[in-house]
Amino acid sequence: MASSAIPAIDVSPYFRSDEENEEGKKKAMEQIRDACVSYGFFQIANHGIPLDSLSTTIDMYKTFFATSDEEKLSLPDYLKSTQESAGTYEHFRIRFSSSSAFDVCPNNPPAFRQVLEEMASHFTKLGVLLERIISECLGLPPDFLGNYTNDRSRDALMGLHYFPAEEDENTGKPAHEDPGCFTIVYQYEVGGLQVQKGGQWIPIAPCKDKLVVNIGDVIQVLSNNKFKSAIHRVVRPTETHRYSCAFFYNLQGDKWVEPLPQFTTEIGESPEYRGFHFDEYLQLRLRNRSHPPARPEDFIHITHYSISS
Ligand SMILES: O=C(O)CCC(=O)C(=O)O
Ligand SMILES: [Fe+2]
Repeated sequence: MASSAIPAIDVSPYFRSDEENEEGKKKAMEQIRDACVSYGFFQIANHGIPLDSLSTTIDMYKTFFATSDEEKLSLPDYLKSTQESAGTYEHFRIRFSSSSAFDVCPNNPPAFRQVLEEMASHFTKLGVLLERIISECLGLPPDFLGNYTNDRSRDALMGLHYFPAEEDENTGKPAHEDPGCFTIVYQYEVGGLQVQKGGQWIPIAPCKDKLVVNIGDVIQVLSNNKFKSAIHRVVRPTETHRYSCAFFYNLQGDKWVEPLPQFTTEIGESPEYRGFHFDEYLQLRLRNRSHPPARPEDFIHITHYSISS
């Protein structure tokens, strides 16, 4: 399998406590920073999540997606892509703030619930670590993003199932940016995830022992576009189903998001985005405004600061 240009970074130094690891941590941090600036994407190896838990989770999703449409459609967090890309993929999303999806789950709920809860807890711990690393990469105190996001109830774990491509159509998930802080993706064994850079699509080869991390719009805006929230998509391979799993590290809806002074006033740069409440931005996205507000007309309603030219 050809190696992809998206860097794979060994984060094992973050799981060891000896002093000698400081050098290893510094190296990993620099690699992550470079990847966030260049691609908005990186892969992590030795991430501390047991590979058994990851494959058991994918197996659970496979079983879940094999149940009848009637049963799946009875679940509040189940979505089959029927409109924009008819029947190309389906997903099941759990937000752990509301466990109602489990209460009506048709398929062996106790085992399903246990596996997904365990997986979400692994992803949350890893997310907390990544949040510290990303803060440091931005030159902020390590607990900066943790203090800012400070509530994990909007995070979501999603299982995705892509149907095999047809001869003339291989769209899986159309090109998009993720709106939240960052996303952790497990591609398992079938590739298809691609990142846009400089007008090209860069494929990320699947790797059972690595996770993919991508920066979302919130961090792009906070950093005033220093870290990129890259456009990405999933293309469907022919003749095989694809299963993946994504953990969305999110924000509370009432959080205010705007470029931080550290990346604007303190360094004499103009903000590239206007501020917004996270929920307001999610609403904008539903109306097909899929990027953070950055165009001149987006700034019209600004009253809390003026944009210098
Ligand atoms: O299925 C994947 O590999 C990625 C899915 C994705 O980009 C998303 O759900 O936002
Ligand atoms: Fe995505």
